[in-house]
Amino acid sequence: MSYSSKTQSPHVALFPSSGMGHLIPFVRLAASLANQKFQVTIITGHPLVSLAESDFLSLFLSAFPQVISKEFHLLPFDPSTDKSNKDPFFLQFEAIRRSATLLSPLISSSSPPLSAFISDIFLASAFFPITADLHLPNYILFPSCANMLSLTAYFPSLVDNISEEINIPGLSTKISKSWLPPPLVLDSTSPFATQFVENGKKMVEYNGILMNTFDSLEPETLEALNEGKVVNGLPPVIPIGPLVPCEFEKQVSSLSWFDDQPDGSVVFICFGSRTALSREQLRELGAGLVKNEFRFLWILKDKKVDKEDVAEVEEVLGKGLVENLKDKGLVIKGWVDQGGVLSHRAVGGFVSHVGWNSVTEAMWHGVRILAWPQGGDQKMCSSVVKRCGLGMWVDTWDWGGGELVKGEDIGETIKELMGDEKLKLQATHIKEEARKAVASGGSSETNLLRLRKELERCM
Ligand SMILES: O=c1ccn([C@@H]2O[C@H](COP(=O)(O)OP(=O)(O)O[C@H]3O[C@H](CO)[C@@H](O)[C@H](O)[C@H]3O)[C@@H](O)[C@H]2O)c(=O)[nH]1
Repeated sequence: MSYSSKTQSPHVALFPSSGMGHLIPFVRLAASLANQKFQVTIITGHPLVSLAESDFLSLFLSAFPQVISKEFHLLPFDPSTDKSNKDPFFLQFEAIRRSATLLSPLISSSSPPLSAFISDIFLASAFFPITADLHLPNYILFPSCANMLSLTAYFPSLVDNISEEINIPGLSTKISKSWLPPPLVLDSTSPFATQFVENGKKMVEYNGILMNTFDSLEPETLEALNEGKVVNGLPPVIPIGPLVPCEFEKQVSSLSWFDDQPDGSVVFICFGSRTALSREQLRELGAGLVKNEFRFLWILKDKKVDKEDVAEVEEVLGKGLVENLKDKGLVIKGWVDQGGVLSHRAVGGFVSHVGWNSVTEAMWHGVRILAWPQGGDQKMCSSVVKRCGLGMWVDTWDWGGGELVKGEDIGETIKELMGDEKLKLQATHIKEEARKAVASGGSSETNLLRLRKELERCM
């Protein structure tokens, strides 16, 4: 029996977990569905962790006043759940999961009644029993690459016996144990690892897994996932990406400095929304930039959560370094419109922590990447970046917080990136492929169309 009665258009609720890396793809999908005249509800865990999330959500809701926003008020924090993990974004996942029983009253009262529920992979095993009880068709929006999805699906069968080299069935590229998100390897009994396994197992019960990737980018992986080679019984894996930045995300940039730079001459350095390198590592990076001939725009992040990131650039980098950097580029603390920067003709390369949204945005604008993974899924994403030829990855560089990468090495590697014509050509090719995928008749657009039809049938 369908949960909702017949209404004029399907009503879909979307629930991201926490942090901009998760909110952004959910909002882009929500915007796309709202543009197709779907009723859309977006639910977020409150209080939100960062200012960037509240600002982004407000901008979205002003641009899409027809979207219903629901606040999911979290149960009080229980410090006994995880003493080891102090990451505020992880604690928020955990708090949302622990508050899952509050979901039923919040969504049962939806008007018109919901036709489907789309949630984040991190919430999957906690939410599924609740939304399934309401007879809702359930989808996951997986915010990372298909490579990471294959690991998530397969991991439950290898959790107690992780070898140095992992062979995921159906995939020709072997995965090194060192690419796995560190908490999975460090302690398989940690809440992070336990939830990772529970979510991975739960995926088979979902109606579909939506992906921010496209067919021609990860063809072998997507095929293996959809042919049941990775895990038998996995629901359809539906690539609908790249999820493209919306109009409301564009900020009128004050970076007029950019307009004075020659084409392709600037290196953009940004480590996403929630990664702060150690001060020692930041200073090494600065030293590398001083030695370099390239101009740069560097988004400096000193703390994980933006509200706490209050120290001045000079305090973080030291007076001498700031003086030496001054004539070579810009160091900015705070949020920039990354899509806008990557689209600027002056940008020739991107030093990135390889969060998946950053990768898809670099593809969208055809900018080559120097992959410098810092944690989580980022080595799995780096392997995709290297394989498709969008960028380079020095896989001997340690995770963030590990062995320091020397400024000299950083400078040399950036030089290599900016001089690599093959990468530049391939980045332009990937940009064309990405645009083809979402254009009329393209693979992702066709999948999205099919998904919309499927959701209409759910009414
Ligand atoms: O000043 C800034 C900083 C970031 N961004 C945007 O913020 C997003 C950042 O997302 P992402 O590049 O994926 O990095 P994280 O914020 O670190 O995302 C988390 O979530 C991703 C999706 O699951 C994972 O791939 C990452 O490893 C994980 O850290 C991107 O859309 C950026 O354009 C800006 O617009 N301006």
